[in-house]
Amino acid sequence: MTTPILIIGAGKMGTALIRGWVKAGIGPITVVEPNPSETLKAVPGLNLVAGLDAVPGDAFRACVVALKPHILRAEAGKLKAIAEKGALMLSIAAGTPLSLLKNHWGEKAGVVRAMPNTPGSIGQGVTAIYAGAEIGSEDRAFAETLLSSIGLTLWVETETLLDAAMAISGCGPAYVFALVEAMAKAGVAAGLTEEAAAKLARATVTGGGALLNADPRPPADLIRDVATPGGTTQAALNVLQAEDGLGPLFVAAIKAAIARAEELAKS
Ligand SMILES: NC(=O)C1=CN([C@@H]2O[C@H](COP(=O)(O)OP(=O)(O)OC[C@H]3O[C@@H](n4cnc5c(N)ncnc54)[C@H](OP(=O)(O)O)[C@@H]3O)[C@@H](O)[C@H]2O)C=CC1
Ligand SMILES: O=C(O)[C@@H]1CCC=N1
Repeated sequence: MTTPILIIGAGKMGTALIRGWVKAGIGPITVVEPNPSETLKAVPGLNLVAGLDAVPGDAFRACVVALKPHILRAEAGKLKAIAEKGALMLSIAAGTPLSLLKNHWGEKAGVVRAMPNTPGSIGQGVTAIYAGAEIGSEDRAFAETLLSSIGLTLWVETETLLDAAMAISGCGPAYVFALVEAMAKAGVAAGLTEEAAAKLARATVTGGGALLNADPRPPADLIRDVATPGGTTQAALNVLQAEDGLGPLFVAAIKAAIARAEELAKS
């Protein structure tokens, strides 16, 4: 069955989605991207166009908007005709509420918001999805089909919770990479060469992630496997899990991400 999809913006997340759809056999896919990367150009079977003016007048089953929030604000009005032809509009933009999108596309437009993450580029993403009560089961199922092509999906019940999910899983890969950097720097401070510290930190985080993926037990159990009571790991955990350790630091970081989304929403 052919399911024409239009995607606006094929940067990091747009390209991840496109590759997921091609792999899942979803299409045909029309891509609006002014500066297509070599990776994108290598994807077989795409209808690549440079601007919205060149989009064919056909009806699309879905229009996925993967633009930066400020560009989306500038371009959204041009997508109204596509929404009016019945495309399910799916935005992955942070800090861009449904109310703003419906101002551009009309109250009757079917609009879904989603928050994927960059591990989706290797099919290991997780995407939070939100839709209002007006979106029916067929459109919900279709949104899920599109997004599950790059990993797990999770529906959230309110738009506010989409911001919370964004702060955890949308931004989260960057926290993990920042952890690798911080561990490597600490290794250098402890006397390792930069190269050795980077190798140890990176392999520890990828190995830890793989173990977490392979072992269904909760993280606390995996921690216990490492930390001998009274041993060296416990000494480090006493610092990381102290009252002023990772717990409150994460609460503050997540609050900052949500506050930024709220600021963007007002812009
Ligand atoms: N990166 C992430 O981890 C995540 C991002 N998001 C959201 O996804 C959205 C996209 O982010 P990301 O993929 O990182 O951003 P990118 O900048 O990588 O992708 C956006 C793409 O849109 C292109 N573009 C610019 N103007 C137009 C236009 N008028 N028509 C069509 N395409 C255009 C850009 O081209 P050019 O570069 O030449 O301007 C770029 O290739 C954002 O709203 C972000 O909030 C959501 C979850 C995770
Ligand atoms: O940093 C951002 O604004 C986007 C949203 C989630 C991940 N990247």
